[in-house]
Amino acid sequence: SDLGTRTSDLRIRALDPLPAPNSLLESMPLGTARSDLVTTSRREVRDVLTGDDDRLLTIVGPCSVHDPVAALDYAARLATLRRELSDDLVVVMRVYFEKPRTTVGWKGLINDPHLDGSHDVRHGLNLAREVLLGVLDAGVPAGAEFLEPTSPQYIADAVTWGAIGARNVESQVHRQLASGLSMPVGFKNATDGDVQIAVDGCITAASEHTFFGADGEGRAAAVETTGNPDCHVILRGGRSGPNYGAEDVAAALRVARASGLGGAVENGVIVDASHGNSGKDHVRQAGVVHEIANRIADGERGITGLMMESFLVAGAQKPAPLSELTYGQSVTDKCMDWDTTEDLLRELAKAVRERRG
Ligand SMILES: C[C@@H](OP(=O)(O)O)C(=O)O
Ligand SMILES: [Mn+2]
Repeated sequence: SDLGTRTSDLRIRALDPLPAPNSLLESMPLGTARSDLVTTSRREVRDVLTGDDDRLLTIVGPCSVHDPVAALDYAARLATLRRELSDDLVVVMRVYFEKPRTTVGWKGLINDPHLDGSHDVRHGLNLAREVLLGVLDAGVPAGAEFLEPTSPQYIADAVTWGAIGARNVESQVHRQLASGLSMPVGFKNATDGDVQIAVDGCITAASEHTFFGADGEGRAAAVETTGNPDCHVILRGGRSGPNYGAEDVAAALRVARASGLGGAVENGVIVDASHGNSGKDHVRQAGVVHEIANRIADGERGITGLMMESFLVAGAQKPAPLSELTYGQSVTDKCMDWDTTEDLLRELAKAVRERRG
C-alpha cells in the first residue's frame, strides 16, 4: 500500500527471521548427561529453597557473560570448588545473557554478541546455547535471568534456576513467563526496594496462565501454563537502601508468609549481595557476604541462598569488541575476583557447618 495509507510498521526498520527454537535444539541437543545434571540440580535447588535440604544455595558468577572462553574458564574453576564444598553448598553459576538496562546500553550476548551494535541475534542465540552446554559439560548447573519472552524456548532446557529482574517483577509478561518455566524462579524486589511486588510476582507465577507466545516451530501460539510453585523472593536492595539485614529478612518473610503460598517463598529468601545491597561496589559486596556468613554461623535461618557477582578479574569495564577488552573482567556490574570468591564460598560452607552444629 502507498505510504499515505499505511498505518503499521512505520517505526520498524527490519524483521529478520530467526531459526525456530526446535531447529536450535536439534542442532545443539542437550543430551542425556547434561539433562540429568539439570534435572538433579533443579531438585537440589528446590529442596534447599523449601528447607528440605539444609545446605545454602550459592548463585555465583559474572553479572553478564560476554566472552564464552572466559565464562568456561570460570566454570571450570567453579566446578572444582562446587565438588569440594558440595556437603554444605549447592553451587549454581550465573550465566546471564540478557541484561535489563535502566535506560540504554549493551543488552547482552544474545542481543549483541559482537559487542559492537551489530545485533547479530542469530549468532547470539547459538553462542548462548554453546556456553550453557559447555558450563554443564564442566559439571556446573546454570542460573539465568529471563528477560525476552521467547528466548527461553531456545535455552531454558539447559537452565537450573531462573530470575526475574528488579525492573520486571511487576510485569505481567514476566510473571506469566515464570508460571511456565520448568525450574525454580526468583523474583527480585523492585528497584525502589518494594518486596510486596516480588511476593505478588510469586503469587501470579504460581497460577496457571494463558498468554501470547511462540511454539517450538516459532509460530505465534496461545501458551497455556500450569503455574510454577517454586518461585521465591530475592532481596537485592534498592533506592530505599540495602535490605540484607536480619530485620529486613524477617520483614520480607512476614510479607512472603502472608501470601499463603507455602513452599519456597514462605521458607526463606535469597540475598543478592550485589546491586542495591552493595551499591554495585565489589569490595562492599564481599563485606555483605562476610556479614551473612557470620549470621548463618550464628544460626540465622530464613536465608536459603546467596547471590554473588564474581568473575576472574575484579571490577568492570565498558562493553567493547573482545579484542579491546581485559580478559575475564565484567562489562556490566563490578564483580569480585576469583580468589575473593573462593575464600567467601569456603567461609559460607564453614558457616553452614556451624549452623548445622
Ligand atoms: C540485572 C541485575 O539484577 P537486578 O534486576 O537486581 O538489577 C543482575 O542480576 O545482574
Ligand atoms: Mn548485575
